[in-house]
Amino acid sequence: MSKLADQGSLLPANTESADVQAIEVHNLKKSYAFKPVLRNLSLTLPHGQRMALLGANGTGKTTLLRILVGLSKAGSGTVAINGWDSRYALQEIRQSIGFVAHQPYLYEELTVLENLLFFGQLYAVPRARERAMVLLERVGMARRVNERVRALSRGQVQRVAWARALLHQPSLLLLDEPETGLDQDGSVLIDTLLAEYAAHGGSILFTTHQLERALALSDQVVIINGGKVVYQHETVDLTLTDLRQTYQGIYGGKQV
Ligand SMILES: Nc1ncnc2c1ncn2[C@@H]1O[C@H](COP(=O)(O)OP(=O)(O)OP(=O)(O)O)[C@@H](O)[C@H]1O
Repeated sequence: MSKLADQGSLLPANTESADVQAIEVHNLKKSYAFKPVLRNLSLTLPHGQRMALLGANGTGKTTLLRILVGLSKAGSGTVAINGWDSRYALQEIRQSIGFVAHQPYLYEELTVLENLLFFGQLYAVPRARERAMVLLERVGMARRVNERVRALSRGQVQRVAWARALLHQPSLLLLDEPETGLDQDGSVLIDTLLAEYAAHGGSILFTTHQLERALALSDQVVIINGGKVVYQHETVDLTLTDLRQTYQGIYGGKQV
């Protein structure tokens, strides 16, 4: 592989061992001010698979992702990412996850490039400047590298957040409504990035409110309600009509 191709690769050459699950969650509980949000939630994402996480507003999808990436603590239960137990190996877990969320996790007063170099240092990314430039080119932000993040539009910030999430070649992507704020071109761009990432063996867990996207972009869909998984199905033999009916059956016709 050439040096440039290496720098542009979305995944490390040696992805995690195939016999280790990308995500393994058992009996997860989480409450806010004594109000339970997750109640004994269990979930497994095999390595190299893509999973869509569905559920109405406020059902705990973001809460789950924040626990997986180590930004929030579970009340009880266990979380393992690529075999790493979250109680003992938070650093290793963070190193193997790329996270795109509602918040961009960027510093507004730094420029686009300064942000990526900062995260490059944090994750000890080799030749970080070169890699940052390749990724910024890929997300259509190469011309804005010297602008402060606070001067960017929401969609542009989201594109930089994508470059930040991919910078350290994570083997697992956690994406919280990743299409939010992106225009048509941006949506196509992330679909392309996701397809490439999955084709190279990356694992993906993403939330969405769009059933069509869930079906098109995943190997299995999971619906959560009442703080736990109430439905899980492979997408290969699932139609949109079936998924829509199931969702409406669970949420009583509530709009997705
Ligand atoms: N920091 C917090 N403090 C108190 N309550 C919180 C906090 N974060 C989330 N919650 C509550 O936990 C519940 C689940 O929120 P969460 O953001 O995980 O839902 P979600 O499924 O991601 O929703 P959406 O589809 O709207 O993004 C909600 O009732 C929310 O009000």
